[in-house]
Amino acid sequence: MSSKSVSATAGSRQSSASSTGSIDPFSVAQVYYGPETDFTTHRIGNLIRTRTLSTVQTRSSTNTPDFMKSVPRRRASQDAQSLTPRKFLVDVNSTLQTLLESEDTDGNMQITIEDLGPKVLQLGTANSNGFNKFDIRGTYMLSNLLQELTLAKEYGRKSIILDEQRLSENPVSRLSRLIRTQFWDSLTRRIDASLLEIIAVDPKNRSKDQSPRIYVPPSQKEQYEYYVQEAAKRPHLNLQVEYLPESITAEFVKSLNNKPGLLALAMDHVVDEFTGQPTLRGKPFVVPGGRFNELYGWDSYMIALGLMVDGRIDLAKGILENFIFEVKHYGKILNANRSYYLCRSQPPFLTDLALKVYEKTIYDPGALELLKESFKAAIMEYKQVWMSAPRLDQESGLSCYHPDGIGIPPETEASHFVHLLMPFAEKHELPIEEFQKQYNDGIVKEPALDGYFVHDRAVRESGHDTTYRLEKRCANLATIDLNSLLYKYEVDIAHTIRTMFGDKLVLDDGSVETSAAWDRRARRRRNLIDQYLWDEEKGMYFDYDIVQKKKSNYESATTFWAMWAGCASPKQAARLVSDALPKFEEFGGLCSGTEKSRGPIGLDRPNRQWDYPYGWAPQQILAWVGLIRYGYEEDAERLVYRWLYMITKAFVDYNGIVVEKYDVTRPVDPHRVDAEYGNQGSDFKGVAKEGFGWVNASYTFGLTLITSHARRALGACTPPGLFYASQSTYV
Ligand SMILES: OC[C@H]1O[C@H](O[C@H]2O[C@H](CO)[C@@H](O)[C@H](O)[C@H]2O)[C@H](O)[C@@H](O)[C@@H]1O
Ligand SMILES: [Ca+2]
Repeated sequence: MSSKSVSATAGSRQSSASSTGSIDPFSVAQVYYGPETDFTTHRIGNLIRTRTLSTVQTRSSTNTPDFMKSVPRRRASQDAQSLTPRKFLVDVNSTLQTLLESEDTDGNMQITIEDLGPKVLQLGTANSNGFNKFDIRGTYMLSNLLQELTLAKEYGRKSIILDEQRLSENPVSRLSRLIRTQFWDSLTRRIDASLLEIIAVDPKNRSKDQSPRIYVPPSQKEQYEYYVQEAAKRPHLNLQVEYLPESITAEFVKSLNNKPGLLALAMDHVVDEFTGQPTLRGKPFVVPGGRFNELYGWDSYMIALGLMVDGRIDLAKGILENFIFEVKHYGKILNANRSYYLCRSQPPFLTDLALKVYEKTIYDPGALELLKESFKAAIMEYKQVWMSAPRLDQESGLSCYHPDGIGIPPETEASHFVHLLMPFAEKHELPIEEFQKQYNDGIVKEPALDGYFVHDRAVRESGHDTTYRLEKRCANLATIDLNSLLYKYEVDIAHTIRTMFGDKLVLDDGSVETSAAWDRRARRRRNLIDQYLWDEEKGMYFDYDIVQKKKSNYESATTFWAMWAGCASPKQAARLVSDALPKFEEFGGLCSGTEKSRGPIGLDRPNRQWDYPYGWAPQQILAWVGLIRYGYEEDAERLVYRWLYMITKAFVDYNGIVVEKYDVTRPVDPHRVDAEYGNQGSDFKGVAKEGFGWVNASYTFGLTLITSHARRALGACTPPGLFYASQSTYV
């Protein structure tokens, strides 16, 4: 742990007020609507006098705000021809009210293409003291106005000078700016005094005990004492701090279902800048958003890709360090750091993350040491989690998702298992809640349900919760996803030991790892993947059922993970592009699976969120990278364009929305997903402030993969069909 002094909060580094006193029209909200721009407060010496808008309307040169002094004063009539970007003088509350009354006709506090208002509202220009009016037209500008006014109000502003540029900003620039300057900060957490109130919140906690709770590994005495002290300083929080036992069993994890809590993560020793005393500070990480307010496994890898594009290496590094802590203290990279996830992991990406963070921090002190720690953790994880019982299938040599656990996963939505459990509750003549309790406590035995939940937990470990691909069989499937990722671990570990550590990596128990053994493991797995998972006739990979001893026939977009990991031959890659890709390519990018594989949907067989017609950011990202790796740049760019177009269009037409997943077959309202727990990120009033972690990342990362021409077309919301038709005329 390093010793640093506590620095300012992440958000405060983003000031955009220039030295000339003018304000950048694209500053972050806290600056744009902060005290510096508040022309209703007039500073005389150390005194601040508050002014009302009516005073400002008859402004004299002495009360002109600094940033307005740079705008030449004109006669009112000159507003119309002015080349200077227009600014509006806006009374926040009354404009907000008028805007919502006339434009939010369905009353959901968002202005979208579904609202039936006049789609025009007049604002007075600042140059004319509000006398000259200009029309703000169309859903996009009006919804941007709603977003800006909502923010201004939250920052306590009664009146503002608003740049027209902020309302008409190119949507690609606006969304990527918001992700870079606002969404990442809104999603950043650390488990320490600075954010206890926020990180302790768990919308998934359905137990009676709603007290926030932190569980600390038994070796982390300093952390335990730190949290106890911080809890004492905040009695209103009623924060409970508890040690975990040395050995974590499925029984123990189940026993925490009635008192769920956060699992402690990595901390630094720092000096408190106010008291000068040594203290602890949580290493930062980024949460997915919505109901997912904790550090996730594979979400974090995807998020880190976006963070690195946006220059937030500190956060990507924090994620990596927290992963290492999890492997050391919880034995695995957790599904997420809440008590009910203690037995469960998620798709593994540690080696790739470590290499990417190393590339970005190569000249930093400690970078090589962090790389070494990461690879030691990856080796431990590989052996203890993925290549041990019950996840390793000894017979095939392949691995499956197969976590331990007892009973019904408590973090799911209340209604999630009702359909499944009702017949059992009726059979035992128990109300459903009582049946669940008795089943979890082992009072009522139902072996059929035990089997169901083995697979259900495995589905959740796979990250693909839920899909008909994996239901009732996941723990029996050696998936192409997991085995591709493990192949990547083997290749990365071999290469890194050879090139970075002189072909000798000494682990904490004194054993020595060399590249040759890892090269052999990689070669072996590639052969096994070819033998068990590759289907030569269909030209794609399928999961292998280790019990039925045959391939599954469900067509899944995870087939492209083999390209991401590099375990497909050039010939196999060509088949994947020619034979598989057309099955998954939809209007908005890659679909998780094919419609044929999903099968018919109805009241008794509801939609699953990881099936057709839904598309997810990680599926897109891995396929893009895989295609590029094998030289299929054009296909990759087309898929990127489709995905980014869909996100941009929903952002423009639906009040700045960015959600967890999309229906890639719906050109108009792809954010509308009516499966399982709905769509995280859609439930906001006025303004969306965090987007959704891996979608934010896919946007930022995707933009690095397309040409500037494509980016311009995207900014103009040119549909993929039109864009590629226009391109082909030049070929
Ligand atoms: O609460 C239900 C399930 O929620 C998580 O799964 C979904 O969200 C995760 C966070 O964005 C994501 O990693 C996963 O792929 C999604 O399906 C959680 O991971 C599950 O364990 C949980 O049961
Ligand atoms: Ca509306």
